[in-house]
Amino acid sequence: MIQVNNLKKSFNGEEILKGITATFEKGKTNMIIGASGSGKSVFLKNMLGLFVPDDGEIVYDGVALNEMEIEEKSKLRTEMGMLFQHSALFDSLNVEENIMFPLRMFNRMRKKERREKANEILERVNLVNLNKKMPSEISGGQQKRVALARAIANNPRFLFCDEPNSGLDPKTATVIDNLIQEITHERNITTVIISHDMNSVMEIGETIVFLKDGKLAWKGTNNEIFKTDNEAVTDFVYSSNLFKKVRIAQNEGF
Ligand SMILES: Nc1ncnc2c1ncn2[C@@H]1O[C@H](COP(=O)(O)OP(=O)(O)OP(=O)(O)O)[C@@H](O)[C@H]1O
Repeated sequence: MIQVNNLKKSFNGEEILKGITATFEKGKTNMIIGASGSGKSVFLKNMLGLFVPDDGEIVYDGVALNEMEIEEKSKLRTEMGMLFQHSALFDSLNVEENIMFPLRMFNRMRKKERREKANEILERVNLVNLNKKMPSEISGGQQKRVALARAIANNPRFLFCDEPNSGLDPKTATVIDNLIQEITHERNITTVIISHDMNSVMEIGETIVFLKDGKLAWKGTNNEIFKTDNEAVTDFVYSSNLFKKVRIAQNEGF
């Protein structure tokens, strides 16, 4: 679980995060949503330890970051997996080597063991027989699976995903969402996902925080988001024409 208390972050005198308090639960897919520029990435980067908060605290499974010794912080870094928006695979390494890379960084495994482990994880993300392919030789959806496999290679306690669906067709996007959720449940990971995609929110938004102008404007679940009257949330949700039509149809009793 990650507990964030009154998190503040400014750049050049401009306050971007204005005191956010939120909980991201263990074994769940926790989503951060909000309009462009609302502070989602800055929030995520604070949790990843890439930015140092100006105020407030981030507590990982009961231990606050600012109270950790250097060794504890280093250990925590090895327990975080990251799935980037554009997969960010190493172009010059094949699929298997991409997954062996974090295994080499943080483990003392022999090469043969790393290769075996990489192939086990590839099997888990339903990618077999592609291990010797280069990233440029596989589809966007397959690249995302490799990136997910790499992100979970070291059995992270925390998994961070920045728009995991961007660039994918809706069907492939749903497959990736479901895979992230299944792995989150079976490995009891605290997963935090930034998304713009309302389909993903509906599919896997077990907890949702909605940011507006650097503040937490609403929190709830995917069952609650379509029922709320919070204007900021409804503006965001129904900015999609499809959802607007669904709401009109519901109001008209269809
Ligand atoms: N390193 C930085 N230095 C200065 N300003 C920054 C930095 N990173 C982000 N910002 C500013 O913080 C604000 C919030 O940016 P952020 O990237 O968190 O938004 P976002 O909600 O993730 O948007 P998007 O959905 O478009 O990715 C923006 O005004 C941005 O310019």
